[in-house]
Parts: sequence; structure tokens; C-alpha cells
Amino acid sequence: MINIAGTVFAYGVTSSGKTHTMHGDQNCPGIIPLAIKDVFSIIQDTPGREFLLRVSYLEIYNEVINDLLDPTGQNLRVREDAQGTYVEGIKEEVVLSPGHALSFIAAGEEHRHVGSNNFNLFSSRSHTIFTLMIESSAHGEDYDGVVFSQLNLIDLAGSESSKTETTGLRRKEGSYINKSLLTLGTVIGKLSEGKASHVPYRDSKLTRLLQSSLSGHGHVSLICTVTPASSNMEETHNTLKFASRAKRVEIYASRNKIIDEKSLIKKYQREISVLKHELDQLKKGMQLGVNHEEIMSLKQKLEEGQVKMQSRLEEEEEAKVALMSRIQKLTKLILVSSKNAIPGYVTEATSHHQSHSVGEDDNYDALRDGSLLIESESQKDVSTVSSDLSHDVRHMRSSSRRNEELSPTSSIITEPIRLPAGGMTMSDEMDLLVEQVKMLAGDIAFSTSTLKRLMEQSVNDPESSKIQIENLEQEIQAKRKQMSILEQRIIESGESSVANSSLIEMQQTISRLMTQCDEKAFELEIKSADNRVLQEQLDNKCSENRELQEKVKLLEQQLAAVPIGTSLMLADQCTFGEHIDELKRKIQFQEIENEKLKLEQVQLSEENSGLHVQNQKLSEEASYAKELASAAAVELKNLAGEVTKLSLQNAKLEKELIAARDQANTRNSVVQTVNGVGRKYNDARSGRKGRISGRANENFGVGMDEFESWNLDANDLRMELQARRQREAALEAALSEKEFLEDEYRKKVEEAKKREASLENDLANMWVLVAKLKKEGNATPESNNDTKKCDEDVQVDDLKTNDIESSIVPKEQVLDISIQENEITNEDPLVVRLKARMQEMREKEFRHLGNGDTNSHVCKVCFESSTAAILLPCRHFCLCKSCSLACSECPICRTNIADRLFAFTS
Ligand SMILES: Nc1ncnc2c1ncn2[C@@H]1O[C@H](COP(=O)(O)OP(=O)(O)OP(=O)(O)O)[C@@H](O)[C@H]1O
Repeated sequence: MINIAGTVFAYGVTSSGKTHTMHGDQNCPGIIPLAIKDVFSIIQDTPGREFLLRVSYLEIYNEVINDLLDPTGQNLRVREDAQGTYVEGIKEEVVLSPGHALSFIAAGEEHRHVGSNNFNLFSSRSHTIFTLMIESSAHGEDYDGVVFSQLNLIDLAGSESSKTETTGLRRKEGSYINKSLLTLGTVIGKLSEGKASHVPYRDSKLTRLLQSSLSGHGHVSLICTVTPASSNMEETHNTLKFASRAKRVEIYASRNKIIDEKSLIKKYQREISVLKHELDQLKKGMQLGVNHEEIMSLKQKLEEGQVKMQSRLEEEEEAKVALMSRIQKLTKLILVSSKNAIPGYVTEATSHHQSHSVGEDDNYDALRDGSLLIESESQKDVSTVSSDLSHDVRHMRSSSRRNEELSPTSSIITEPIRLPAGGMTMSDEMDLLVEQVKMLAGDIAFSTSTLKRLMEQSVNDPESSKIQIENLEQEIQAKRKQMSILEQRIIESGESSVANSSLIEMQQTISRLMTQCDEKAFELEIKSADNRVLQEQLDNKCSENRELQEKVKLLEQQLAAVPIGTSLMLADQCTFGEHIDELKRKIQFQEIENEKLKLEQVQLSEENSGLHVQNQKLSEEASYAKELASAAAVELKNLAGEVTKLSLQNAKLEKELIAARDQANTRNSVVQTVNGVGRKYNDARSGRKGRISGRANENFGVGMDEFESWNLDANDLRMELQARRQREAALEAALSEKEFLEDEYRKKVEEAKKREASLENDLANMWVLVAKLKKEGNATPESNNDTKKCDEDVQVDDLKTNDIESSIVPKEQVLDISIQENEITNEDPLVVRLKARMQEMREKEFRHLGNGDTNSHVCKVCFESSTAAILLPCRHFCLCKSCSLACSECPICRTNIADRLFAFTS
């Protein structure tokens, strides 16, 4: 944890509990307080290392970074260096305990943007990042450089759906929140793809700041919060999708770099060693300087003027105390484990108090409660402890001015130093005497002024004032006497103090002066902090001033740009005042223009952001459309494949058809040849005849004969062709007739099938009736001739039976069956066939249950065993033969049992 950076963030829809998860409450602390506590306990358990902890707390509100620890730090910029991204100018506070860190969070929360929406009364309108920066290094020989790591604890604002009814500012905030979360989603999506494609970290401040964490320089924990509200189902689904994407991101956290020279801890350590060195030198100088001779000479000087000597001592002590307090302050900022004191690092006398151990949290908490003084007094290692604790307090105050308000420090700082047993020192006595003298002098001055007033009044009324004047004069004289006595005593005690002053007393004086100096130093620190704030304000003002100056310059330039002729004319025509007025008007006009421009700029930026959002939506839609298009392309491809396949098949079929036609043609041609041969035979005969006659007529010329024979051949062919055509037409007519007949037959077959099915049903119903009649004991022999009686029975039965049975077979249908039965005899082959089919169906329907068809089955109604039962599609309702007659339908699958009852009569 100490060596590797970490990031924890909560993601989810608004009001799903992100802030609750991260911050928690009094009874149930959240991730942030628990993490801070953990860090400090780890430091406590790590002896041999020094730690310096700093915290920062910022929010990203409407894509603007604000410092929550410093209200003046608004609209901060994100910068980048070799270590990664950072926020320029953010305030970082050194923290000494978990309570200390949490106090900064509490203070920062006051500045966070919170508002209500229709889901959450205190909805976070900004993302917050609490960063804990940890620098650590080993001591002495083990020193291996300074390791820097940081823990980012992030509470994201909740994504808002269109259901969140918002207007104006809330809507704007919501759009910024959604935009940044969308970018976060895109970044996570890209990272989860694992490709080396462009990751749009720069699209939002949030992802920009998280860049180094997300890109694999530390551990990242994502907490997704969901709400059980059904209205948020879509958002919950989206959150889960985000979580599953985030789970696929692979991060290989690496050990943090060693940042030796830049680290604050190193800087402090260097400063401490330099100051220590200086202090040593100063101590040496003092030891050398404050020898016996010098004391004697100091004594002499004290006689001449104590003030001079004291001021010199003060100067030296001041320097010493300043150095001491600086050392203490810097050392206190460095945390070390109290479990294992490190010898030799700090001097024995100061080690306990110089390094603020983590275990001193209690002191800090007590300080917050205002109980520190009591506790420190109970410890009563008297003055040293109280002074050291006051150092602690001062140190904490210097860390945060907020603590000042929390702690009753004024009482601690101004607490007078405790005197050793034995009462007042000489110097204290002197101080007391001096005070008394001063008081007397004041009284005398007051009495003298009263005396003057009385003397003025005595002009009008000398009698009455006289006594008063005398009394006052006596009083004044008495006081003067007292004063002179006191002065005498001061001189005496001064002499005696000089004579009796020992080194111990001097040291006491010095320590008192040191304390005073310490106080002064602290006051100075506060002043300098105030100065810094003032300086910042001054800087701001200066920058404003500069801007104004620039404006003025700009205006001057504009003025200069006005043609000289015009200005000369103006100078001629107008007075200087008018000229100034003109300028002022111009400036005002310019300012108005500027305002307008600013407004336009704001509008444009708003429009821009709107367009950006629209753009993103469109790009999402475009990607969706692309996906659709690609899916369609795939389908098209498949279809094209099928089409080519079909066309190939077609071509094949065509070929086959052509081949078949060719075959048919060849067959025809064979037939024709046969016919032709016959014809040729006839022709030959006639030809021979012709030739005989021709020969007989040879004398009339050969050419004429040949021409006639050709003519005859052509006529024959034509005739033959015609005959063939007629034959073809006749064949086609016969074919179509055949097809028509085929259709007719098909229809007839279908009708027959339908009839068969209906007959099957009718037969089944008939069997039902028969079974019923048998059961009633009024069974009449099955005779087709006695159908009328059967009908009567059915009618009687219908009157008696319940609704279930009547629903099984309607009366009309039964009558209908009987009529059909009259028409169809048992010997009818159709009936025989149907019966056979029904038997087949029964066998299928009624099977023996259990393994091997031998086990009996318990009827669900009468609980009697039966080897055969009706098994319905639901497979739950099994009935024996007799019980099956009593139920109309399965209570589970609603199958009509009556439809299947015919089986029992088989
Ligand atoms: N686990 C929980 N136990 C008790 N209360 C809870 C819990 N989670 C959330 N809440 C309560 O639900 C309310 C909304 O929670 P929270 O403010 O933490 O939601 P959010 O996700 O941070 O909302 P937004 O994004 O709007 O800031 C709060 O009053 C909170 O105390």
C-alpha cells in the first residue's frame, strides 16, 4: 500500500449510495475514513521508516476544478509532468493523525456542491477526489531514497436519467455529470478492449486526472452501487454493464518511483540537519561566551543598565528559540512509528517530543475536545510536558488555521510558565514592584488631575472644596511616599538580585524568555500566514490592475488609431473635458461590448457543449447503425450465397431439363426416322412408279420429272409437320386433363382424411357412451339396430349426470354419432381400419407405468394400485380406470380426460 498508488471510486446512478459508501456516517464509517485509519495504522506498524503525509481535496464541478481546502482555489488547471497529471496550485495540507485528515474532509465538504433532485435531497453535483500523498524513507544506513505514493478516494456524482426531472442549473449540472461519466465509460471500454487504440483521457477532467491510475500505475478498485428501485432498472443494467467492462481492464500496478530530490520529506530532513548544525554552533558560542568573566562584566553592565543586557540575551535566545521551534515544527511533521524509537536520529532529550508519533492521536482528539490541557496536567511531568504540548498545539495550529478554532490554544499559549517550588523569583518580585509603582503613578496622576479640577471649582465655592483639596493633597503625598519606598525597594532588590542572581535563576529567566519568544514566533507565523493570504489577494488585485492597464492601453491605441486630422479638429472644437467624456463613453461602450462578447462566449460554449453531447449521441447512434449495417451485410452475404447456390441448382436443373428435352427430341427424331423410313419406303415405291413412268416418258425430258418429285417431297414434309403439331396439342390437352384429375383426386383424398379424423372422434365419443352405460349397469347390447334405445339412455343419463359429463359429450353430438353408426356398419372396411388405428392410439396412450411395465401404480384419487393408468401430458395426474370416469379434466394441465377415456373400454 505504501509503495503502490491506489484509487478507489464509487460509481452508480443518483441516490444509489455512492457518498454513503465513500464517507459513511457516525455508526458506519465509509471507505475514506477506514482507508485513512488503515494508512496510519500501517505507519504505526512500520518501524524504521519515516513518513510524511499530505492531503488534498478537490471537486470537479461542471468541468471546473475547485480546491475544497482553499475556497480561493477556483478553476485550477491540470498539468502533466514525468510523474503524471497533477492539479496546478492545489493546496496540500500535512496531516498528523486520522482525525486531522478527517477534519480537512469535513471542512472541504462544506464547500462541495450539493443540491436536491427528485431522487436525492443531498445529491452530489460534483465529483470529488480526496488524495492522500505518502512520502516515506528509511533511516540512516538503510536509506534507499524517498518513495512516493498516493491514494485517491473518489466519490463520483451519480449519473442521471431522463426521468430525473431537472431544470435550469440542475439540468446543466446533470449534463456535465453524464458527459464526464460517459467519457469514463468510454475510457474503461477502450481499456477493456486491450487494444493499443487511442484512449480519450483528455475528453473530461475526471479521466484526465485519473489517467495515471487507470493506465496502470496503481491498483484501482471500483465500487458499483445500484438501487433496487424498479424505476432505475435501466440505469442499474447500465451500471452492471459498466462494472463488467471495468472488470476486463487489466492493470499491472508497478512500484512507485523514488523521488529523492523533489520530495518534501527530504527537504525537511535537510533543513533540520542544517538548522541543527546552526544550533550546535550557537550553543557552542553561548557556552564560550557565557563564562564567569562575562557574567561578572554582565553584572557590571546590569548595574549600569539591565535593559541593555537583557536585550542582548533576548536577541541570542530569540535566535536559538526560533531555530528550536523551526526544528520542532519540521520534525513534528514527520511521522514515525512509536513502537520502535530510533536511537541516534534525534537527541535523547528531544526525541519524544520532537517527532510526532501516530499514537498521539489521542492528544489531537483531546485537543479538539478542548481537554488537552487537563490531560497534559494530569501527566504532570510539569513544565516540560506542558511546554512541549503547547509546542504540539502550536505546531498543529501552524498546519491548519482551522484547528485554531477547534482548540482553546489561547489559554495554552498565554499560560504563564510554572515557577519552581519555592515561590517567586527575584525578577518576578521586581516586576511586581514595578507594576505597583506604575499603578501608584497612575493613581497620583489621576488624583492630581482631580485636584486641578477641584482648585478650579474652589474659585466659586472655596469653603466646600477646601477640605476635599486638602484630603487629595494628603492622599497624593502618601502615594508619593509609597512610590518612593517602592522605588527604593526596587533599587535594593535590583542590587540584591544582581548580587544573588545565580546561573539557575538566569536559566529560568532564559527559559521564560524562550517561551515568550516561542509565542512571538508563533504569532509571527500566524501573521506571516495572514500576510501570505494578503499577498495572494494583492497579487490578484495586481493582476486585475494589469488587466485594466492593458485595457487602457488598448483603448489608447484605438484612440491613436483615430486620424490625426480628426483628433486635431476634435481638439479644436472640444474642450479637454469633452474629450475625456468622449473617451469615457468609448470605454463604457467598449465595456458593454465586452460584456456582450462574454455573454455570447458563454452562450457559444453552452451551445458547444450541447452540440458536443449531441455529437456523442449521434456518434453512438452511428456506431449502432454501423453495427446494424454490418449485421445486414452479413445477412446479405448469406442470402447472396444462397442465391448463388439456388442459381447453380437452377442452372443444373436447366441443364438437366435441356438434356431431358434433347433426349425427348432424339426419341422423337428416332420415331420420325422410323416414320421417315416408312415414308421413304412409300416414296421409293411411288418414286419408282414415277421413275418407271418417267422412263416411259423419257423422251419428254428428265428435268421436269425431278422438279415434280422435289415438290412432292416438300408437300409431304409440310403435312407431316402439321400432323405432329396436332398430335402435340392433343397430348398437352391430355396432360392438363390428367393434372386436373390428379388435383381432384388429391382433394378427395384430403376430404377422406378429414372424414376419417372426424369418424375417429365420433367413434371415441361413442365408446365413451358405451363405457358410461356399462358402468350404470344399464348396458344394452351393442347393436347398431338398437341405437334408438341407446339414445334414450343417453338422454336420461344426461339429465342425471353432472356438468362434467355433459361437457364431455354434448347430447346433439351423441345423437349425431348414433346416426353415423346407423350409416356405418362394423363390417365396413373403413370402420375396421379406424378401429385398428384407434387401438394403436390406445396402446400409445395407456401404457403401464413404472419400470418394466410390471409395477403397479397408485391412483391419485382412490389410492388403489393399478397396473394401468392414464398418463396425461403433465405427467402428474395418474388415474385408475374407475376414477378416471369421475374426472372431466386434469387439474394441472387441463387436459380433457374424457377424450382419453375410450382406452378403458378397449
Ligand atoms: N447502505 C445504506 N444504508 C443506509 N442508508 C443508505 C445506504 N445507501 C444509501 N443510503 C441513503 O440513501 C440516500 C442517498 O444516498 P447517497 O447520497 O449516498 O447517494 P449517491 O449515490 O451519492 O447520490 P448522488 O449521486 O445523487 O449524490 C442517503 O440518504 C443515504 O444515507
